[in-house]
Amino acid sequence: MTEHGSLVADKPAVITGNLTHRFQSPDGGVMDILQDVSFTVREREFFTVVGPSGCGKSTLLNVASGLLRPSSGEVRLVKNDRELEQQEIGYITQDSNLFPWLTAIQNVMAPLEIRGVPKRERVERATEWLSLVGLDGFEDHYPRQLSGGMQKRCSIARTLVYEPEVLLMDEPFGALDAITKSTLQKTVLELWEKRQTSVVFITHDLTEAIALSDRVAVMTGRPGRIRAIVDIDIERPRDVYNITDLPSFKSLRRELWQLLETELEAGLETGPDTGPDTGPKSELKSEEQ
Ligand SMILES: Nc1ncnc2c1ncn2[C@@H]1O[C@H](COP(=O)(O)OP(=O)(O)OP(=O)(O)O)[C@@H](O)[C@H]1O
Repeated sequence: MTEHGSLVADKPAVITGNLTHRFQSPDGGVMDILQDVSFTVREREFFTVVGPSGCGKSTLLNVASGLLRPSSGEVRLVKNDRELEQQEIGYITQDSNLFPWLTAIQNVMAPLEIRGVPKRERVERATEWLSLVGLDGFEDHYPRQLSGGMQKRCSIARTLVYEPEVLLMDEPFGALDAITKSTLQKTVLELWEKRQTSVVFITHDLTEAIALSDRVAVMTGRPGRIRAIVDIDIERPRDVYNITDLPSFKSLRRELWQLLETELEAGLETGPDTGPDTGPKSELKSEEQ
């Protein structure tokens, strides 16, 4: 364990090397989205990526998850030098993507069924995970009978139930209200502290980035490159509800915001605001006050 209570190991878990990705633009030309992106996420590290809207953060996770092949460069997800199989990677996207025709417990059991886990164990593990995310008593509810925050909890349980070696999360709490968001941040942090999966997390919310992460990478505007990687030297376990009171939080937020601000001033659009005091614009406002 490090002096800050982190369990980050020195072994690599996600390696990106000169990763470049291009999309075809509507006029038939080519748009450079990611350019020479290189970083290494260590085993059991909580690594967050922030950057202006449209800089390629989701594209980065789509490439990392294997959904997209990069135009050039590499992304490798490994454990002890072994390439991970697709089923060892967890990917939580902005939408909950639950199967509407399945109940909460059936949704959580689905990935176990695909992996051939026997029925009895499926039920046990799904029940345990629904309980861990605070959904006891909602096992037989369909997604439409759950609130947005509960659907998100269910989708987190559905991914964590198969204990992925690497967890990719793309703005999982973006659309939620501030209270639900803080509660879920606490849940995810507690689960991560127990299981210590390697995480790559995308957010527009600098407070969330600092509260959760070991390191935060700041991307430039499109084409997205890594502008800087900032160490978040705040002791763990962390109190997500009161983290903004720490003097170190304030200086880290200022440092991250200054890095981002230059990109936004370069004429790039900011990300969608996700509520008061969450998005880059509101972070700027709070710095000015
Ligand atoms: N399948 C696609 N085909 C063509 N262009 C795409 C495709 N997917 C994404 N893009 C473009 O790539 C750019 C980066 O998109 P991406 O969703 O990765 O950005 P982002 O940083 O996650 O944005 P945001 O923060 O707003 O969610 C955008 O200009 C988008 O229009």
